[in-house]
Amino acid sequence: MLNPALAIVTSALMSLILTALLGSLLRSGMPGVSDWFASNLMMVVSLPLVLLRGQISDVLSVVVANQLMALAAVMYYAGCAHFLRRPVRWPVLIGALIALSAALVYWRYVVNSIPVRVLVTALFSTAMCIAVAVLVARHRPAGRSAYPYWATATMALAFGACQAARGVYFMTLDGTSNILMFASTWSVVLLAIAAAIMPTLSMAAMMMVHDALLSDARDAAERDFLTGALSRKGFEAAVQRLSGRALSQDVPLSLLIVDLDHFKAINDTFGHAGGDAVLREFVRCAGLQLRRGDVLGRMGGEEFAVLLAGAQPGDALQFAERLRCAVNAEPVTTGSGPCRYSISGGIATWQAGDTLDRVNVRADAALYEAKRSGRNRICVHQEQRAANEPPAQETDQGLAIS
Ligand SMILES: Nc1nc2c(ncn2[C@@H]2O[C@H](COP(=O)(O)OP(=O)(O)OP(=O)(O)O)[C@@H](O)[C@H]2O)c(=O)[nH]1
Repeated sequence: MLNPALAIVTSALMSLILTALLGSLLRSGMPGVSDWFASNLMMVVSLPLVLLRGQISDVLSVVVANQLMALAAVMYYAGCAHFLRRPVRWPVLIGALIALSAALVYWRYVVNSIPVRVLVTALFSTAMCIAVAVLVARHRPAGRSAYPYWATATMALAFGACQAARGVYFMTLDGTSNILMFASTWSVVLLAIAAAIMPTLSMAAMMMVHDALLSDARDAAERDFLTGALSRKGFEAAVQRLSGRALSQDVPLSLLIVDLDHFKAINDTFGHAGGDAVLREFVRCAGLQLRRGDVLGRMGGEEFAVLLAGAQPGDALQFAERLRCAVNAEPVTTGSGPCRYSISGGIATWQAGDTLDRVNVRADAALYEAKRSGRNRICVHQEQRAANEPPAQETDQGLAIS
């Protein structure tokens, strides 16, 4: 029933299937996929060599096969590092591969010892599994589902432990090195687990790839390509998420709508590329002013919105003024020379029963007033002006202008 050849054949077939599946993901251009593809391909080549033990030379079935499997483990690790955008320590990995090769040759041709060869290869595999687990657990992307990363790290650790157990088990076997050592029940069980490592970790890698692809797709839908700010759709989704939570906890929320002044003239003077540079620079500048929990979105054209968490109208006005002054302070470098620009803004604050649409209408009215009264200024919708904060100017439309 328990047959080492069966475990090896199953593993080879699984590696073949995973090579095909990872091959289909190559065109995603996701870093790491080509390394994982290569590591499965190496398993597909090496496992039949192991299977042919006794029928082909030991150089191929012992030395080359084990080297290929070790190289596959290294490529799997490199795939994880590339995927997580971490450097790969090639000198250390290549050094370890050379040491393993020397050990395999020594314990086959100088001293022929199956237990030591199994111990050495199993410990190499354990070290690679631990390295993968630590890498993935430490550098998993923030703000994304943790599941695929913890699953990969946990599986790698469990496999690492089984490989260490396999190495130790072989050292406890009595007698001279004999191929029958591989046929004992525990040996086959541990071999079957070892044979499952690459297919299982490759499936875990595919889970990580799917997570990254989903996150990229969400970003494409929810982020503005030009500036990197949230798109209108992403901003509205974020507001829905955050406003429900904030309002249920009585945390004030304000909305600032910002419009870049005379943007058509900027495009006319500095070209469309110059206008794009100004839009990007505005988002960078706003990003520096944002506090944790604030959200910035591009609502379209040269209009942006900022959701200010925990901000009463007075706090929102302070933030908007800081942003307005920061924008005024530094000209933007464009291909057609430095461009000075200004912004106008309107602020409204959530009241009981408000929807984003209603707050938006009030913030828009305040923005309209800021434009109407000369631009380069921020208006707070009067209903929400802080009681102790006299407006710099009042208009007959009931809007306060800073
Ligand atoms: N460069 C660039 N221009 C854009 C983009 N989206 C919209 N625009 C331009 O933004 C300009 C907006 O002009 P208007 O709506 O007249 O507003 P404005 O000139 O800023 O005038 P005020 O808002 O009243 O100060 C138009 O010329 C649009 O073509 C973009 O992504 N890049």
